[in-house]
Amino acid sequence: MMIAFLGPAGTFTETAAKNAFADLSPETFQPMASIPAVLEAVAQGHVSAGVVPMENSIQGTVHVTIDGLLSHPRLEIVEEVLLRIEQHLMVTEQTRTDQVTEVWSHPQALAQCRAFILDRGLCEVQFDSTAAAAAELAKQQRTDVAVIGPKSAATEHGLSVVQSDIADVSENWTRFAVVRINRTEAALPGVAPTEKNATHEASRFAQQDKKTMLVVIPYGNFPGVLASILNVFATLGLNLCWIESRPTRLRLGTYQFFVEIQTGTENDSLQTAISVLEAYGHGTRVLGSYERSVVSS
Ligand SMILES: O=C(O)C(=O)C[C@]1(C(=O)O)C=C[C@@H](O)C=C1
Repeated sequence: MMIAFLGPAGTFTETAAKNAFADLSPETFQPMASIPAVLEAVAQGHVSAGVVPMENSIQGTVHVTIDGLLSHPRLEIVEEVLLRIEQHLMVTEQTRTDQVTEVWSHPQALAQCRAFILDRGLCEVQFDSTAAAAAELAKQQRTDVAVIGPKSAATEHGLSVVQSDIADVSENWTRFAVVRINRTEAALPGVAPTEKNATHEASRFAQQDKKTMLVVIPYGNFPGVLASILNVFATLGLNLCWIESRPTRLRLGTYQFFVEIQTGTENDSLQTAISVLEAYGHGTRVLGSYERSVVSS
């Protein structure tokens, strides 16, 4: 059994994956070069599950993840994992920070530290992950470049942390999705995420209720179409915790909606909502149903 994650070693996603599967040995975890590569490895059955970032509290949705889920009809989300994100500035041993003119990282990490970057007039270069940027800097040994990312990326790639807590907002959280092939399609052996134990990071969150992620592809583009969809949930007393619109990619100005509902798929009201939406002619797809994790105060 293998668990794919956005690599290389040292990413935030690696930490999230190891929190979700706390009982598995280190060699179980397989770094992949990009988020689409993680999803592809799961969809092809090359690994039992994958872990990908989904949403950040400062920067919002990781679009490459949710778009990727749409293009893999066999995948579903089986767990969400919350991780506190601490961004650090790291350089090679021989770098003086006043020499730095460029900063490298994943686009989400760069965006989370935008005020810090603008303040110093640094040029941004995007990488597939924070640790990919760290690995490249370690290889090139440039003294005009710094990387933004987790302390684990510095440790893994031999860089020195010169500044910590550099995100625009210090209360910075990312939620990750554990994805696997739809349970009804695959009988994969023993890949259920481990129970959270008292010692690991995720134990800081109380598990409450369930959530279901649904994609609604509206039938037509008429005045009030979104309102009519939302009204179905409101009428049935279903609480929405997240909504995101993404282009259908068919025609400019047409959208599909990701809706996260605070209940499980076994809830009759949710089943009714899906039936009503379909009766109206809207397309629906359940992207997963999982326990809701909440940030503890
Ligand atoms: O690059 C990493 O270290 C990642 O795990 C990716 C990622 C993301 O895509 O959001 C994960 C958490 C942080 O929000 C920043 C980057």
